Amino acid sequence: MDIRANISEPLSLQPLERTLVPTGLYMELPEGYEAQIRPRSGLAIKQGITCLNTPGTIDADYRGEIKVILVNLSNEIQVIAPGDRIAQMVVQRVQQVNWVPVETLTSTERNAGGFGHTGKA
Ligand SMILES: O=c1ccn([C@H]2C[C@H](O)[C@@H](COP(=O)(O)OP(=O)(O)OP(=O)(O)O)O2)c(=O)[nH]1
Repeated sequence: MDIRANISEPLSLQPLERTLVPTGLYMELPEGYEAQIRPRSGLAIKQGITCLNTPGTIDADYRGEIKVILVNLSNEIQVIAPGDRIAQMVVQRVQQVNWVPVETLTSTERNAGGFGHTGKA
């Protein structure tokens, strides 16, 4: 679902400036679901604008206005106009987990290797 800027005047973003953009959207999700606010690829490639906290999480118990944190990662001033599509939203089920503290973990081939330990090629 497209998310639009609910603003009355154009909004200018300086390079590296971030701002909270109202959407005018309010919703009530069933328990066990969340919504995710994601950037739009067109905005990213054409204007260097993305969502700073992607994916933004909308909790099921949230009743306030959905807002989008946009950041201008280009090196020029970028303008958002009223009604512009600034992000997109998906709704997903959230897996409920019962966490159990343990002293040890099972071993795997990877074990603690991570962050590129297998190299690039
Ligand atoms: O892009 C976003 C992210 C969050 N929210 C709203 C809905 C969400 O349910 C609430 C809290 O978001 P989050 O859990 O990411 O914020 P937090 O920094 O952990 O704050 P809190 O202590 O309020 O949970 O803010 C938005 O409108 N847009």
